[in-house]
Amino acid sequence: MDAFTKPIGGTATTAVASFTRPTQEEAEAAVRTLLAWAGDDPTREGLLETPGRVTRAFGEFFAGYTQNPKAILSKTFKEVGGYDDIVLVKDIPFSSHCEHHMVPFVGKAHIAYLPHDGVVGLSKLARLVDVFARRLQTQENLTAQIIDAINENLGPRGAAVMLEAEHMCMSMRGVRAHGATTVTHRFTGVFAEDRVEQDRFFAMIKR
Ligand SMILES: Nc1nc2c(ncn2[C@@H]2O[C@H](COP(=O)(O)OP(=O)(O)OP(=O)(O)O)[C@@H](O)[C@H]2O)c(=O)[nH]1
Ligand SMILES: [Zn+2]
Repeated sequence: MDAFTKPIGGTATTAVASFTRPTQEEAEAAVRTLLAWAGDDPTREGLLETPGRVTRAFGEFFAGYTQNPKAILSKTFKEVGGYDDIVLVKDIPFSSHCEHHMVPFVGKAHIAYLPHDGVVGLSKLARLVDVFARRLQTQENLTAQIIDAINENLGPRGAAVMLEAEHMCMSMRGVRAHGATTVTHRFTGVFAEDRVEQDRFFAMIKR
């Protein structure tokens, strides 16, 4: 039996959870059960390899449970010519899965921070989004986890995170509100205290 890891609250990285991870065979059997439940024949030729493919796909969708956000943000650079203004990486594409329906939600993240003691590599912000997106999520929790990780690991003077996404559980099923976009944002530090900084963030995103 394989001890499973899962995030515990906030931005916690990995920890041994109180449940055990099913085997590959058990996971594939579960997929066959769902195929039959949906009304198809798991033994027909076209579906024979599907359980293996689905578990491999799940391995990619949910790879974030074993990835460590702290490691991603561990390297910073101080030689930036004294630059201490907003660093914004916008339009970071992400796809995640809602924890209610296990259906994708897909969108863009915008991340800004005001450096305090060095900057982080730009790609690391996109990697950070990816780690948390590759877990079962709500958009609110994803927003909070991203900004908490930035604050905990970079200690910036301020941080701002905005996510815009379409939830397939709202468009492909249920209310079928195609094209509806959910927007979440969170500000901390200077961005939370100063409306001028918030407005600069919004203006830079729109530009
Ligand atoms: N706040 C929030 N809600 C979400 C998110 N993703 C999905 N949901 C919502 O989670 C809710 C679950 O509601 P339930 O009534 O328990 O489930 P349901 O019967 O499938 O709901 P419907 O989608 O309205 O058919 C739905 O309103 C979804 O739109 C998210 O990231 N954040
Ligand atoms: Zn959902």
